[in-house]
Amino acid sequence: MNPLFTVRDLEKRYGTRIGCTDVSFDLWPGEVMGIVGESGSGKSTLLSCLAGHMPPDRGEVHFDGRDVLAMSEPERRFLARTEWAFVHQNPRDGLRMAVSAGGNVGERLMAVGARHYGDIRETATDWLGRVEIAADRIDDRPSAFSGGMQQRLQIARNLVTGPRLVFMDEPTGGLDVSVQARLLDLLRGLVRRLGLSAIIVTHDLAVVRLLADRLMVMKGGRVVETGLTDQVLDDPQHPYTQLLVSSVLQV
Ligand SMILES: Nc1ncnc2c1ncn2[C@@H]1O[C@H](COP(=O)(O)OP(=O)(O)OP(=O)(O)O)[C@@H](O)[C@H]1O
Repeated sequence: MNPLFTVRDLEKRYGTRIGCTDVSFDLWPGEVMGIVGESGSGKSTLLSCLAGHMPPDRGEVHFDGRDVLAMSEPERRFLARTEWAFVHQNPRDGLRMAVSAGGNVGERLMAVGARHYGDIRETATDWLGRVEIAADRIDDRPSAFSGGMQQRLQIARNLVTGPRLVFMDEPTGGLDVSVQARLLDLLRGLVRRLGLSAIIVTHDLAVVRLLADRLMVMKGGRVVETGLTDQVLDDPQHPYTQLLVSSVLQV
């Protein structure tokens, strides 16, 4: 078996300031990796570089053997809407607010070639059910949904095309604690059932405890510790991780 996604010596600077540097890892099929660290540690910068939203200054990114950084913009966009998915912290960034819930999901199917209206609507209804949105809400716009429902709809829109790699940026951020717990449960079920490979950025250790197989801990743009999630959280080696786990740094 080969890694699905490989990253080598990735670096991004903002002028002289380090966004992230010296980042290397392999992600295996079906593996979920969590990237944690306090605010300003470089998590968002790294995720943007990995997902192709921002070009790194240095390094290599390969997906399924393909050199992502060497792709043309149209090739990368095609990859981003077929084999990749991106779940934003704010559902408004990942949804089309003026389009119905069913349309938000169906549109993605059409982007990968689905043409038959009945099939598209049936699949959209099925996916709304999987993210616990009642079928009678299919024609409502997401602006009529609660924050938790919007986030579940964004997840359906992203997973309906069967991506092989999902990037998630603070997927439970900005939600009430009780809503977060429900969303986490749902995400965990989907990730397990679909055998998804995912990279999840969060400052919330509860999120990675539940979802991630492996962790990368970042500080000052660098990876300071990596390992299996339980190992890192139960027996942190780096003093920074120890602080993070003892919740001193959690926000
Ligand atoms: N557009 C930018 N211009 C200049 N510096 C930036 C920019 N974006 C991020 N940085 C800097 O890069 C470093 C990493 O920031 P980044 O946003 O990636 O961290 P983060 O861990 O995602 O933080 P947060 O959780 O608050 O989003 C910080 O020092 C930050 O000030």
